[in-house]
Amino acid sequence: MITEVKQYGATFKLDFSLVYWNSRLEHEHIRLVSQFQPGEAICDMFAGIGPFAIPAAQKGCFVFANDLNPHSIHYLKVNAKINKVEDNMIAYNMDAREFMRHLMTVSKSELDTDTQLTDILVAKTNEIPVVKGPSEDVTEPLETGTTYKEGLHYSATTAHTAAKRRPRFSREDKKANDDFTNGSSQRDGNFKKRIRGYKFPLPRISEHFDHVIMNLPAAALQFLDVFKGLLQRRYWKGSLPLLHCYFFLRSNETAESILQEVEATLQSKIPDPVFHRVRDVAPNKAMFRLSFRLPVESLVEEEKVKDGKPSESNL
Ligand SMILES: C[S@@+](CC[C@H](N)C(=O)[O-])C[C@H]1O[C@@H](n2cnc3c(N)ncnc32)[C@H](O)[C@@H]1O
Repeated sequence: MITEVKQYGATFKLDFSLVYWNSRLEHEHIRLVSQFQPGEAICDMFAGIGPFAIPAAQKGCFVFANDLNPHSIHYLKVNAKINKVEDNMIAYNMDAREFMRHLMTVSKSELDTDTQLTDILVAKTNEIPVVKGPSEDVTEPLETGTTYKEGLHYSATTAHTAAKRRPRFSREDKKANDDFTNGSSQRDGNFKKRIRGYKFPLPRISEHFDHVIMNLPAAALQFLDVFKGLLQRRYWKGSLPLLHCYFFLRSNETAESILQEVEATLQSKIPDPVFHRVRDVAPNKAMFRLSFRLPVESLVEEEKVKDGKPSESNL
């Protein structure tokens, strides 16, 4: 059933039977976005149809929004258009771990020569790791076993700077992204020929982003391992990103036990963690957000990174 809902001035079109939507998260969506500043670069690993991503883009942030469910990405793009924020957002249809690794894939020669233009590189893989297990807050991907949609590789100007400049991608740029992410013509040879060698200024996301949103409460904590050794010390500029990780707290768990789990995953102390109770979902279960800055120990030395992934010895 296709319907339209409004949240704090943004309009969202969606099909309830195909995508995740929970109007009880409205306050949390706006509460988190209120912490973002115009010009900041945001990575939304589990973006759904965009209830964080679209208000953030409306605020003047540049958003890299990802979801494994192709229907979510379809409506995310529809909603970006309805709310006129297409120029501030790029949509990806990948597993969240792959998405983060993909964003960090640095073309060293481009960075070393400090070029302002870059080729679009095509990321391909044949398997979709699927988050399994029942949860009232998880929309299971509908098309399991298909191939990833191809994504884009960004490595020209920083997302931070680019967002401040409010880049206006040309219609052709946007068409390239649309073709990549909507899956319609990406396998088409003419299309590949058309975009190969195509150049335009893009955010250098591998050098800096400000916030990461992880709203998959049933499993987001398990995705934190992707940040161990993800960012390269040599290329990273400015402060480390703030991670906003949602989770369910059960009666046999405490904030301390969750923090211990996070610290064990990242193998370092988390300074100044902030816990926020989002809502109660059952008598013995509440949804929380843990916000914290990625610890400096998670940075990796350049030579230990191969193809955007940390080597075994660095983990
Ligand atoms: C709880 S919903 C959150 C959606 C939106 N951010 C919100 O606040 O309403 C979680 C989303 O994660 C997506 N998802 C599930 N597993 C995923 C994975 N492995 N990688 C990326 N997205 C995934 C689902 O399709 C769903 O849209």
